[in-house]
Amino acid sequence: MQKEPRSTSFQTLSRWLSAILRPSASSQAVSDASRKIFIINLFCLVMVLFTASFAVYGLIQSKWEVIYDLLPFTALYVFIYFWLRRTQNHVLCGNLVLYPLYVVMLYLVYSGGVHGTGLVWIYCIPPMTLFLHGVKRGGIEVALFTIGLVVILFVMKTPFDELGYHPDLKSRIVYSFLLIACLSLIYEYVSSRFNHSLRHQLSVKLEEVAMTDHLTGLLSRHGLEQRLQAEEWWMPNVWLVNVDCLKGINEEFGHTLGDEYLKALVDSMHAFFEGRSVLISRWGGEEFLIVLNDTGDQSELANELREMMAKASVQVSSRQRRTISTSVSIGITIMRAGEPISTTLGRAYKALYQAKEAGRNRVDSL
Ligand SMILES: Nc1nc2c(ncn2[C@@H]2O[C@H](COP(=O)(O)OP(=O)(O)OP(=O)(O)O)[C@@H](O)[C@H]2O)c(=O)[nH]1
Repeated sequence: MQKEPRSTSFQTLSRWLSAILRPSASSQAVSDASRKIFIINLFCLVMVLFTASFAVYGLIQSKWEVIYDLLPFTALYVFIYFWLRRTQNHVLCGNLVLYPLYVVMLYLVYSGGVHGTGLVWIYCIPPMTLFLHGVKRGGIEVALFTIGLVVILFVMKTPFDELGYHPDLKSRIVYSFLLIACLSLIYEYVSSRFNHSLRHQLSVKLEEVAMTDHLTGLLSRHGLEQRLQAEEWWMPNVWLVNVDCLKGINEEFGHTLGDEYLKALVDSMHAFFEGRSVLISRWGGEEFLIVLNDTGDQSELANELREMMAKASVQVSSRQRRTISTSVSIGITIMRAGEPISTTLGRAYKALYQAKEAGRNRVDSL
């Protein structure tokens, strides 16, 4: 019995962090909401560790005002974390993270914080705001915060002024804050554009995959339905082509050769309809649905297709001269004006069953 590989402590840590930070234990989805939830959780975790360790420091140093100032924030971030886990409401929790933060940061600028060092914390505002509120709303909030910063530093008389720093410090603080804000704005803009185009490409690719049958490259059932809805088809001919006795071929030569034979049949259909306005789809395993932009009885044309498809073959192996070949049965009908596809299909199936019952390798119409 093979032993399970032991996970390293790094893997254990990353699993633990991912369980803490992801929107929910089972969620693997990558969406804008899950990204925001991840960022809020990460921020709360960092802030809890940060404020709690400063509070412990305050306790050791008997600085009670530090403890009183910081513990409410520790409690707030713990609350936001659990509230978000419970409700997944990232909009409310994002606001709960940001708005108290703006107030605290502006107060630190006003008061100077501990020995005038309070200002150094304001740089977390631009990235947090832009990550959580996006380029437009986040940009406006950062601009308003900057105005508040400028007013406090240059218009108001504050305790910070009494600390005796060089007057140039204030303008440098504003410049450096603006620099961080611009860099965060550029980063958020580029990454949101990139995510948007990635999501668009992915949805186009997924739609393409859903529209196409991967074995034959024909339209899938979904693809045909989409095309019929999107395009104007006036009373088209609808042909249901079913391969006769494919089961026997699979049993005798295997599924791989059965697949090759299906592809050979598709090639012969493409060759037959070249230059015509037609939709060819793989409706089921050994069943093709053809929608032909021709009105009126097309039994003769369908018979020509049947004869051509009967000539399609694949060689069993390069050594053996044997080839695989069988025939097809076709049920044909016309889609009447305003009729749902299901009604047309019902008639096409009836016609096909008639052809099968009458001995296969034939065309029947209804
Ligand atoms: N190789 C291959 N076989 C397929 C595929 N899809 C369906 N089939 C086979 O098509 C066969 C259909 O069997 P049946 O419904 O009994 O029909 P049949 O043997 O073609 O005979 P009739 O339709 O009655 O003439 C089954 O053996 C399926 O496995 C496919 O993608 N590849």
